[in-house]
Amino acid sequence: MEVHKFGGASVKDDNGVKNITRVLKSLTATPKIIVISAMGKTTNAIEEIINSYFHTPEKVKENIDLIKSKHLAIANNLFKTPNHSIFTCIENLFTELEYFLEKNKSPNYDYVYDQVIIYGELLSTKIVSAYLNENHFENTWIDARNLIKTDATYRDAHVNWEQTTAQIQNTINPNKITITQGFIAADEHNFSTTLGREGSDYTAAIIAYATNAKSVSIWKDVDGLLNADPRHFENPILLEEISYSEAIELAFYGASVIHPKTLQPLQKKEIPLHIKSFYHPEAGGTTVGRASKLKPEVPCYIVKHGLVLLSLSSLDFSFFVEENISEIFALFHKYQIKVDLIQNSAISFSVCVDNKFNNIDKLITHLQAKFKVSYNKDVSLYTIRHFTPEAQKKIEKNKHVLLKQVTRETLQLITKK
Ligand SMILES: Nc1ncnc2c1ncn2[C@@H]1O[C@H](COP(=O)(O)OP(=O)(O)O)[C@@H](O)[C@H]1O
Ligand SMILES: N[C@@H](CC(=O)OP(=O)(O)O)C(=O)O
Repeated sequence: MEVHKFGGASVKDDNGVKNITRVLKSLTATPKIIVISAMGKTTNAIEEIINSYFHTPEKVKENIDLIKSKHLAIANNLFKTPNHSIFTCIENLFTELEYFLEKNKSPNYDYVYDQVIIYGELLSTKIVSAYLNENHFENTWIDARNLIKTDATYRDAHVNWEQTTAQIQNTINPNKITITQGFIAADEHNFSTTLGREGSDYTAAIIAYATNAKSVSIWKDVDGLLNADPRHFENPILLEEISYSEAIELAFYGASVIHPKTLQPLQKKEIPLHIKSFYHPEAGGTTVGRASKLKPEVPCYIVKHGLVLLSLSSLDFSFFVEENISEIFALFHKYQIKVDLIQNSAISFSVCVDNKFNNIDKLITHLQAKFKVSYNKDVSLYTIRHFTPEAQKKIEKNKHVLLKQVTRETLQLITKK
């Protein structure tokens, strides 16, 4: 059994969907589980529906119609008969979504988010499944909410591995092609949950773990894992092989091509992960596995923008010790703030955090009750794994460096524009 994951970029339009058949044809005929994300930037567009639902309800309809017309246009290009059952299926999903928004009484943003955001993945998998069924890849569509079971931490749910493994093993037929959604799951009451933005890679890894898959392949719009994000760095180099631990480090520091949680389940069972280009399915791409640490051995660059650098000091010059540090971390947890870098001295504590859940101002107000707080919003964090003096010089050039941290393998810089 192989697991293949196609992300938003690979199914952004009808040609992307058609291209999946080309990718599948290039592979051996082993049965496959295919995990698919929402088409293109649909998840962002659904976030607009959710935001309008809470803040500008008069815009909800317009935002829904926008997404509906995009999916109908793609389906129109893929299915030549207007009475194809996919059109009723698309209509039904939108009716279900509108019904939820009309009847919902919960003011809980995260809960509503998860009940609504899942339609991106439901729509894309229905369309791709129907298209593949008509094009020599007979498959079974499965609702991932019947496979992946989580707690009720909406928008960042934690997997119940025991239940999930049992559900996957009992539901998936290992001799057939299965199509399911990435990113989405369900809690014990069958309310929808999600695994965190860009979580479809993680879904593929969970399924591979539960089925003891031979490999996982994630199909991307790049040649594989590169030593730098091509959107921010010129002439990146393809990493042909990389160890699990090295890839986990890169993903943790922010190499957004792989969701950071993806590698742990794969490493546990030594399932190789291939990162490959859907434009060139025959090319080698990157293999993450047990073998070489990094091939070729080159510095790897990662940048994260839009972070916040918080500097705290005690109001009475008392030391920063375990007690107040643990108090600060409890607040990060409460406000869903992810920590990227920490530096502390006797009476001060600097921490670079992200603001994904938009809670930073609440956190700052809370901290100000106890500490002197200064902060810099919109800073960038540059990380160089296996840095060299040349690599360091290249990154520091023309930047205002606010903080620097060096370990044997890694150099990190926080810079302000
Ligand atoms: N080190 C890296 N190597 C390759 N791509 C990277 C790297 N860091 C960031 N990226 C970006 O990741 C993108 C692919 O990931 P993503 O957008 O999540 O794909 P999808 O949503 O289709 O699964 C690439 O287009 C590239 O810009
Ligand atoms: N659609 C979700 C899940 C996901 O993983 O998407 P992608 O594979 O396109 O990154 C998101 O955009 O967050």
